[in-house]
Amino acid sequence: MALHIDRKDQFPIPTWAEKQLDLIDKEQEAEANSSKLAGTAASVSPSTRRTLQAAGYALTGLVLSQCRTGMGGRVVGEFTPDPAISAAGTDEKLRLGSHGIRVGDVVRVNTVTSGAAKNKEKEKSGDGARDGPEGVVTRVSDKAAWIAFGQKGMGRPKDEDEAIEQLWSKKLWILKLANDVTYRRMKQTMTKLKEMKQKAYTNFIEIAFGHSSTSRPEYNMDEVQFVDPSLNDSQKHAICFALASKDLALIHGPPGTGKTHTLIELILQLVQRKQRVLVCGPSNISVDNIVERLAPTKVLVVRIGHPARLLPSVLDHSLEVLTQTSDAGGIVKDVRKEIDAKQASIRKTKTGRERKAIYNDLKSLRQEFRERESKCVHDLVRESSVALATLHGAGGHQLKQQQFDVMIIDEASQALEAQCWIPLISAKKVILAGDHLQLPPTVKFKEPVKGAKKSSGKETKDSDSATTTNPEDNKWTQNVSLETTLFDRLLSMHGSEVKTMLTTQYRMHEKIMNFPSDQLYESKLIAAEAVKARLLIDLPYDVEDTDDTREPLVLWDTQGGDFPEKSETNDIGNKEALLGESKSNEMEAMVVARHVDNLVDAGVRPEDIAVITPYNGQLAVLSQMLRERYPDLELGSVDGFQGREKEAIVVSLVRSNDEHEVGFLRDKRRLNVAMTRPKRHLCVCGDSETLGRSGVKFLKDWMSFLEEHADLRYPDAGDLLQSSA
Ligand SMILES: Nc1ncnc2c1ncn2[C@@H]1O[C@H](COP(=O)(O)OP(=O)(O)OP(=O)(O)O)[C@@H](O)[C@H]1O
Repeated sequence: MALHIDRKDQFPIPTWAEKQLDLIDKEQEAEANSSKLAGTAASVSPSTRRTLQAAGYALTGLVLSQCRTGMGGRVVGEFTPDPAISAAGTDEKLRLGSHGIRVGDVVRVNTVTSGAAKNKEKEKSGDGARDGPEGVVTRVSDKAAWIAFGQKGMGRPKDEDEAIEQLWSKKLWILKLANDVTYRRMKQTMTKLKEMKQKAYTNFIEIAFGHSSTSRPEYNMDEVQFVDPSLNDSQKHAICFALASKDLALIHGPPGTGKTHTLIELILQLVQRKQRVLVCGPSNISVDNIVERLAPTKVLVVRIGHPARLLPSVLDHSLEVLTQTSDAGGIVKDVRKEIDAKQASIRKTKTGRERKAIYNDLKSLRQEFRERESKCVHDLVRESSVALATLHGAGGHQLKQQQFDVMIIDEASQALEAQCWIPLISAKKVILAGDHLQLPPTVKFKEPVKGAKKSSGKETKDSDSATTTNPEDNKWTQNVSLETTLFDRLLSMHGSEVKTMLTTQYRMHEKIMNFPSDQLYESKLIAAEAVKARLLIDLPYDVEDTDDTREPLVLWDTQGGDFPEKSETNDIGNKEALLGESKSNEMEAMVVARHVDNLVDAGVRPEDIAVITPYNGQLAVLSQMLRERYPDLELGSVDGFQGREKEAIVVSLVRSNDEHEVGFLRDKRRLNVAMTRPKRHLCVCGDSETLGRSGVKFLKDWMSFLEEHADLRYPDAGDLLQSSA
């Protein structure tokens, strides 16, 4: 049956794309402002550098100790602590301090300039100290960080070799940069969509903007021979549905229902049908997950992306590695060797003239390298059956002029719509997998929604929030917002015509599953036989039989006023602006710690437990209380734990106040993520009065459900304080 599309649902594409462009600009600005990095040049003071390091944005006190040529002809520099400023005579001098620089980060290497040098530099350039070369972190150990320079399109200095050469014998520091490649590609795509002539619209574009309708496909499940015999019925239906769809299929996968498992079979089925497939995801890990699972099959897979950002287990399929290891890559390798030799000879030169000549040779060698590599890359991608990249990676030169029959996006409900369009602008058939009832991508810029109720001053102080708008209240025809994902929009426009849902979940005990199933998934979730009654006591190691290890659902109810929340502010000057304001609840953290103690005393391994909370302020309090005692216990934010699971989860809800204000706990998608992470045991710590009387129906229902079905406990504040003294 074809869905009737009302004329009012047809959205003018140029207007929509224009609005997206505006929002992307604002988001980029908000991101730059929030990290305070926009104006940070090389000439910042030592204390600002230290604050930036404490906030995870920098690594200071370094020198360049080695250089070699890495993959893709890039120069890789090794940066180690500066012996001159490290504590002399101790082992400490060889170690980097604690920092937040991670593999895959885009960074700039800056030179530390003394006051006099800074002034000289200013006189010379007129605009302050000069910025250093930019690169990607490829490895980090406790003693060094390795950076690969020269990723194409990263706005590197004109002559890279010279810029790197300048770093020798200088005092250096590394600054993490906002990765603007993603923004640039989103903007390019939106501009293309805005300027596209109507007659160039693909079928998929017409459908995605309501200009034409689509109908639910018909299929016969008996006609498909499944490779994986363990697939359940809802997974088989989803595969047949996606295979039979002409232009669009949405696979809705609630927590633990095997979305990725299903996509693997779908990809194998498509390849059997001689279809070329492009698979994308919003993050490198979402893509690597699929590469890892496709690797054991015989399918020809190629993973596009900077090797520094890929899981080691998928490197054999990396396009860059293949350009070196495949037969076609042999010819590229020869030039690479030559570049290496030239690079090494720079250090032996005596005169500037000699050096200049080598730089010139290097330039033309690199040019030749790029030409040969580009042909090799094109051939490798063309010969593969499945190409995989992040959404923004799909906008790179490697996929230009490549045609695909089907494009698949995993975790589509965690991607910005503009990002999805990077590969989709030329798509013939599209399959999106996701769960719009979990958290959407993090958006920093909030546009005031017209006619929306004003929240009280206190509420707006929640600074950890990713987003609080619910897509159900936000019909796409009324509002174009960054928070509304393509998945949301297609679902609200074409509904059941394009959607299929996975219903058997392989994660949670039935008692943990029931509330989210009834409230969010139309009571359709079924717990697989193997998980429905699993308890901590059944773990495959020695666990004592206690009230906790026999119980899948516990509520520590802190109502009564003895467990008040507080507003958390940071006391370290700049850091406040960098880290934001948050909420915390120290007394509640003690309840959490007590529960963790009980679980560990019963024999549950700390690595099988995670403590999660929606508030960064509370995360800091919990870390202080538990980090040293249990180094293997996982502590994290709810938002950061999306996609993960643990045997036991303790959730700290924090909010406890007379006004019954609950901040961004009102977003049921955030609570859904929190309550669907555990396999065998969910312990909720919170004030049932504040939450139940907040006026938020979902919270009220959850509290009533827990009061009826969970093992209820009431903590004693005096007792907790006494034992902590
Ligand atoms: N048909 C099946 N039979 C047995 N186990 C399955 C089946 N499908 C999925 N699983 C198991 O369920 C778990 C979740 O699968 P998968 O990682 O594919 O889910 P997902 O939906 O992508 O995850 P998430 O819910 O975190 O997004 C895995 O351990 C997987 O082995």
